[in-house]
Amino acid sequence: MSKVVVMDHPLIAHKIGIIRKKETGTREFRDMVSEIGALITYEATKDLKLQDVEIETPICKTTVKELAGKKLAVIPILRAGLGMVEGVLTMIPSAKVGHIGLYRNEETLEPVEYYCKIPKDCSERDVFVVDPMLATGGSAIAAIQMLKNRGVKNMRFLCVIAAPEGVKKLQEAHPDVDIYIGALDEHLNENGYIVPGLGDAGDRIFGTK
Ligand SMILES: O=P(O)(O)OC[C@H]1O[C@H](OP(=O)(O)OP(=O)(O)O)[C@H](O)[C@@H]1O
Ligand SMILES: O=c1cc[nH]c(=O)[nH]1
Ligand SMILES: [Mg+2]
Repeated sequence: MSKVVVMDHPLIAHKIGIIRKKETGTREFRDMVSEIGALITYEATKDLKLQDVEIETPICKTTVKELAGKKLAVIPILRAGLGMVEGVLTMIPSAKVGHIGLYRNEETLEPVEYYCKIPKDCSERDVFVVDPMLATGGSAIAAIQMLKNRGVKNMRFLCVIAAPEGVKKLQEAHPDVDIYIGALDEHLNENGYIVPGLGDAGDRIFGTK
């Protein structure tokens, strides 16, 4: 079964508090989502493998650590996942970036695919799939399946807010994908929105409502 890591950090808690407020405007919301994306990435990269490398400082020869392989990619689920990309890239600037387009049908809550473009060598990379919201889990499950169908093997899923229902469904569907969560909320309401949540993440990032 996959690992579920819920963040336990004052900076993340503070910033999530800001984006939950209904009066927080687009600019601040977008900045916060990006910063939270960076902080979750910091936590989600704690177990990356290192290797020893011989180097010379201006003083002497020594051994330093560097990331083994360094092959990472970040793949946001459009639209809202785009809000986390800049933050992820501040932590891992050399990561390649793919995109998956999915939206939830508002009546059925089923994900609808409309785009997929990923780096060619994703099957050799550790892939970070990002989306601020994990609600029913339908979008994350579909996105990860799209990537598996294209040969991607090593994935982790990063989100800002998750509902227990979505975490359970995602774990059942993809037990090989670890999940990193900014805050684990109470439940979903009758419209499939996370409670207390923050409303529609995409609309709040892009100012479309
Ligand atoms: O877990 P689920 O029930 O699938 O819900 C979560 C999805 O819903 C939101 O996207 P939305 O459909 O609003 O698309 P958008 O990002 O384009 O606004 C969110 O960004 C997730 O992708
Ligand atoms: O609460 C929710 C659920 C799905 N998508 C969102 O943007 N917010
Ligand atoms: Mg949306």
